[in-house]
Amino acid sequence: MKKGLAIFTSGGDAAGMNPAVKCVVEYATKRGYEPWLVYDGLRGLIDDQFVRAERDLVSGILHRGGTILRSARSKRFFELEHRQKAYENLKKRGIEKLVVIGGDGSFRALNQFYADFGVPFAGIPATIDNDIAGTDYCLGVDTALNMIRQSVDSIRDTATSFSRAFVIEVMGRHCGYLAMVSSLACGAEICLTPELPYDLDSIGSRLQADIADGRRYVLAIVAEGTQMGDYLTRWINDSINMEARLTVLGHVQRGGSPTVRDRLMAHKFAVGAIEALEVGKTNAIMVYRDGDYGDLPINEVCDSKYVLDPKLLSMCADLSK
Ligand SMILES: Nc1ncnc2c1ncn2[C@@H]1O[C@H](COP(=O)(O)OP(=O)(O)O)[C@@H](O)[C@H]1O
Ligand SMILES: O=P(O)(O)OC[C@H]1O[C@](O)(COP(=O)(O)O)[C@@H](O)[C@@H]1O
Ligand SMILES: [Mg+2]
Repeated sequence: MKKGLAIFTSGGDAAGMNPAVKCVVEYATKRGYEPWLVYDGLRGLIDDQFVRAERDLVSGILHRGGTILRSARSKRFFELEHRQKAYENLKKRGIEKLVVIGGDGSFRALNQFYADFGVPFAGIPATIDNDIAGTDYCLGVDTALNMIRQSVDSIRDTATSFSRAFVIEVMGRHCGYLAMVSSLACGAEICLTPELPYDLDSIGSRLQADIADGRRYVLAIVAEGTQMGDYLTRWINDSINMEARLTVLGHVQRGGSPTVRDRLMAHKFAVGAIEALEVGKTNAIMVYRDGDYGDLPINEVCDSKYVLDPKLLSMCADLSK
């Protein structure tokens, strides 16, 4: 009898989840597993939402954003009673291994599940926030950055036409990665993130000098984690004397067809996940570090804090002062 392997997506959805699902199913099949899809993440694991991963369920999904398996957060998974139910759902189908595509919270959930019932799993990092320790890249980041780039380019059109300042708030939860990279890619004059100290007096003097020199508009990108969007907009109006508007980009950043980079990374992580399970790893998280693909034991990922690349920080430092 073939060994069962189930795959699901969990936590915030991210572009690249669908190509990862497709590739896990195809590669697992090639390696002799019987693949299963679980809908609605951890909630579906508890509520028995399992479907055999037939070819037509994962065909034509490569280019789609979000996750066809849907995602969820589940309070019940914190309780042993519900995890026991999830385990019984696996056992009755002969499912012995799991692949989860999600964030650190989802990895922690499966690590707890492994401690309870000894079901090995492999994790594929996916979150637009790019805030998972041990990996330079998480699925969804490049697609989100391209959505932001497109939006900021559009905002620039109206900013230049109307000689206004625009403050654009981007996602990232507590992490400033999206704000920093998009500030560099879109040529923002100001970038505020939780990781960089900022100095409004100095930003004010810099902009006043620039305006005296002919600057007619300003673009500022702020990370949601700073909670500075409203304040900065009012401050620009009052202190720089330039009419300012705030745009909170919101959930558009989570959607869209996965970029080439996200599709390729999904493929690499998916193959890595199956191979890690094949060689008997029980709780490996796929990572991409310094240009190399590999995996790390979950404790090295979940017990550490994500640290931003110091080179990126130094490139953005001048934009917050
Ligand atoms: N220590 C844990 N034990 C059991 N379940 C957990 C644990 N930590 C997280 N979870 C489960 O994982 C889900 C996803 O975590 P969350 O942090 O929301 O998303 P992400 O995977 O994107 O980081 C939570 O809703 C919860 O059900
Ligand atoms: O969709 P929600 O529940 O409003 O959550 C918004 C949060 O989710 C994210 O889009 C993605 O975060 P996760 O991948 O950790 O779930 C954050 O950038 C944002 O702060
Ligand atoms: Mg998270």
